[in-house]
Amino acid sequence: MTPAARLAAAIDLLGAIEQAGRKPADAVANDFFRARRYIGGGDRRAVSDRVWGVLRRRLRLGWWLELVGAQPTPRLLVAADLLLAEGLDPAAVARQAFSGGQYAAAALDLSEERALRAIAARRRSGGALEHPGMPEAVRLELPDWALPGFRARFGPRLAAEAAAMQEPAPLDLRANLLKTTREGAAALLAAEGIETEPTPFSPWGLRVPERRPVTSTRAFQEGLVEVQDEGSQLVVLLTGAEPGMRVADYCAGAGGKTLALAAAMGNRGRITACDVSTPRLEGAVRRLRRAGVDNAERHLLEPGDRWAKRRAGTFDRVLVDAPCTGTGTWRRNPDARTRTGPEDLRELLPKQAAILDAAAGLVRPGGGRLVYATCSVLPEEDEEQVRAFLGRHPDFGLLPLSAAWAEAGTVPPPGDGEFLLTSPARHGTDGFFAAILQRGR
Ligand SMILES: C[S@@+](CC[C@H](N)C(=O)[O-])C[C@H]1O[C@@H](n2cnc3c(N)ncnc32)[C@H](O)[C@@H]1O
Repeated sequence: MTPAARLAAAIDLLGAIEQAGRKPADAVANDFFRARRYIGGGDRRAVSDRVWGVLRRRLRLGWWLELVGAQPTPRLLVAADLLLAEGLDPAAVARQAFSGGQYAAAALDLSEERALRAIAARRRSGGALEHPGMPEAVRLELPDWALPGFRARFGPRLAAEAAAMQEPAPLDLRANLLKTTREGAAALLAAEGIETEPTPFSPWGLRVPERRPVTSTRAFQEGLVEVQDEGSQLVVLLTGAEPGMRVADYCAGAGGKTLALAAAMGNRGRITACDVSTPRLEGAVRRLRRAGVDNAERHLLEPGDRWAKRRAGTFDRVLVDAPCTGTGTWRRNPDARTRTGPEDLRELLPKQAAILDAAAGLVRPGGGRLVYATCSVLPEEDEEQVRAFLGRHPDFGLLPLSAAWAEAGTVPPPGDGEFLLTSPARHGTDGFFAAILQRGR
């Protein structure tokens, strides 16, 4: 594809993402490229890079367009990105991206040209995306409703964390200890041309510094590695799941953490992967098979379900990987910044509390543990949820992380105390929260 054709495809994909409403951008992109098989690997990467770049700069680009009275259409978002992130002048944008030639986007109309000239007249040299008149939330690429929570979480580190959240995330893998060692997985990947480095905190993790098509490797297809952010691996390590235990993965989804739990348990003991979503649980089947897991069963949680009553107090470990706003994953899913709103948070808070209450009943009295985790950085979904739970359940207490890290035999990631709080700037991971709640009587 010519550079102009790639930009035209980027405009089309941005339009498809916008039209898809609440569907995540990566799912829209998968459909988009599946329907256009003629777009080869290199072109696909170039188109995706442009689109994800625009999504990462979306609030600032939108602010500029609003400043000059223009709508944030996919065409103008891409044009403004070329002006502000790449420093082109309006004539070059028109020539390079909107020539109207074969496979290129249609020529700019008068109002589009006017908008680009107005932006160019107001941009400053160097750091052109920034402008002194920009509100803080826009500059940090955070929606207004999330800014107070981010500030409460990160305090003086807010700007650094928000900047790290604008960077693309690396690809983290977890070596599947049921089939190999971390070194063995790294060697196999290297033989397939994929260099990795060990992750600093998780003893299972491998980081792929350069974006590579890992899922087509033998190592992936034969279940020796899984894609999993290091922060997610740390949550599983904190459960302290061991061979022979009974473990419930209460919000298992498609089984990302179930797989890691099974590996930690050496396939011995029993894991019940629960969820309220049939399609998500179904999604776990193939992954469990590929990874060689044979100590996991699935259970669909339904209203009026008697399962929880029958299993009350029988699990050594219960992991609640709660549905959340996903604010900790915004470097990976930049489109979620505009797809998620305060109404989602309002809906999630009581849901998380109800899930915790229901899951607590499964925990074995006398030392069983409930691990509550989110991929949110908002205190309301994290420590505030845990403190409210402890108020409702005096039979549970917080277990210090230091004890859990010592049991896991791993380097503790730098933290602030009682809770696991990983973040892109500090740990190079997504933003994860976890707390260990131990049941007394
Ligand atoms: C963060 S995702 C889980 C991701 C998964 N643990 C992983 O590592 O791949 C949260 C999951 O909670 C599930 N969920 C939502 N409401 C629930 C409820 N009331 N009880 C149990 N699971 C629930 C959702 O269907 C979703 O799969």
